[in-house]
Amino acid sequence: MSPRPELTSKTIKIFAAFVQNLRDRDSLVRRLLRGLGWVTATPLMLLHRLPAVFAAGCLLLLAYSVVGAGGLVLLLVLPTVGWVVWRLAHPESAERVAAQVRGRWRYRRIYRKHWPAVAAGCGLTVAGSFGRQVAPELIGVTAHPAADAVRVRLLAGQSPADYADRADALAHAFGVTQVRVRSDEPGTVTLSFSTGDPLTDPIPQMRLDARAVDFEALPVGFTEDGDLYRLRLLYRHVLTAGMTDSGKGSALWSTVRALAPAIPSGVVQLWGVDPKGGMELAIGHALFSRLAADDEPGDMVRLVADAADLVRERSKRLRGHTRKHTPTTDEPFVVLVIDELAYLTDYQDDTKLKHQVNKALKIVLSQGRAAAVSVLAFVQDPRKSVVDARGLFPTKIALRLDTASEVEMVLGKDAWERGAHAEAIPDSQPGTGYVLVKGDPTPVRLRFTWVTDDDIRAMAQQFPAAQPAPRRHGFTVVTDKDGESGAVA
Ligand SMILES: Nc1ncnc2c1ncn2[C@@H]1O[C@H](COP(=O)(O)OP(=O)(O)OP(=O)(O)O)[C@@H](O)[C@H]1O
Repeated sequence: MSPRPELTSKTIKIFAAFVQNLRDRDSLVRRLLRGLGWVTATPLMLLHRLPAVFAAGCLLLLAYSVVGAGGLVLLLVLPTVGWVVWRLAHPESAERVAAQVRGRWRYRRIYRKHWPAVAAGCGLTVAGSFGRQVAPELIGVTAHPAADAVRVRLLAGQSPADYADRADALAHAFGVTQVRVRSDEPGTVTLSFSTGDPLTDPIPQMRLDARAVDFEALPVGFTEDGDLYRLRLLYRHVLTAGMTDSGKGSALWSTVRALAPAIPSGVVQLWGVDPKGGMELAIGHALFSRLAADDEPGDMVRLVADAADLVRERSKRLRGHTRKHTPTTDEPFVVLVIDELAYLTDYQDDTKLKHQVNKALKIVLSQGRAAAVSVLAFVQDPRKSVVDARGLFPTKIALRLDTASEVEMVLGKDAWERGAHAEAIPDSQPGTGYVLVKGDPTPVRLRFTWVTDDDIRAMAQQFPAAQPAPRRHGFTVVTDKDGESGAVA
């Protein structure tokens, strides 16, 4: 049996010194105790606040005890190398997974925490029992490089328009520049919070895959989510509006470039109308099977009228056989490129020609899709008198425009309310715009690739049309169906 400690004056002195030390902040005892507390509390705090970090730390310790230092380094390096290889081999799928992982993190850190208060502040909650405000459920977040797509389940009685109305307030509440509203499926809405802008730098022209040109999915640019944008041109007509220097040229040449590998075989033919006397299209004249790039309006009107004749003739043959013509080298996909539509439909003085071209254009627009004749038209001025047949273009693109009302003229009021603010596109971003495709009320923000004059010349050399339009006096004029040249100006 151990002797009982005696309470001597020495013991009392030691105890008093210990207490004194405890009161002194910098004493050794205080520092030891602090260290001990830190060592025990930190893992507990990590476990509580950052369970993933805690789990990773435990795993690292476990791995170290099992495989040693060398094995641990290998375990850390291998996934990094694997990720880099994945990104290089399949960038799209790698980015999809990364976006989901980032999204989960941002959901926890930002949206889950602030959503109930923001929804209430923006008037998007409904009254529940006992006076409680019920916020719409957050389904999930996908974090793209420059936008968070937040999916929300609509409450009974709500519609996507309610969120479109509150888009500005939501943007301010979350401190972002813009919120756009998309409804992909009934009962839910996706709020796209811009977190940056991947479209600020020009995008170089696409590398071409000469083996596979899909006329229904032409790669022409990138969206603000960082995805490749594929334009459907076959069985569609596309109208692009933009003020001067908005980059209509890049929309035109990005599309031509995506078509180019199919041009030499003749399965697609470009017919060009350039009222600016050849300024826009003549540089790539070898790509065009027919080109009216003359100052003479009659040639251009005749080309559009020929397209209408082709449509009528094909439609007659197709009737009863098939509902859609599949392009072949004998019966190609014809793309009628009209650079400044307003000149033909509105500005020219000759009322007879104006009437003729409007009539022919309406035939092509209303019947040409099934006959594989598509119109790719560009305008500076979107007023109704200029583009009377706007409703016949299933795909509309608004590049930089002057006012919100011009955007509404091109894309409609609904698209503007859903965030297609083409009037706010900065001058420094030519080639940026909003696409609206019939059947999908959500505008997509994109930037077309920048195809330089040298790129166009190289492309025309590499992919000339089987029978390019002939040159005349430095410009090219329309040829008739027998290959004879039209009148020389
Ligand atoms: N996608 C793009 N990326 C970067 N720069 C571009 C892009 N598109 C056009 N640009 C630049 O912006 C300027 C204006 O472009 P573009 O000539 O295509 O405009 P536009 O709308 O056709 O003008 P206009 O109606 O006067 O012919 C050009 O100097 C061009 O180099």
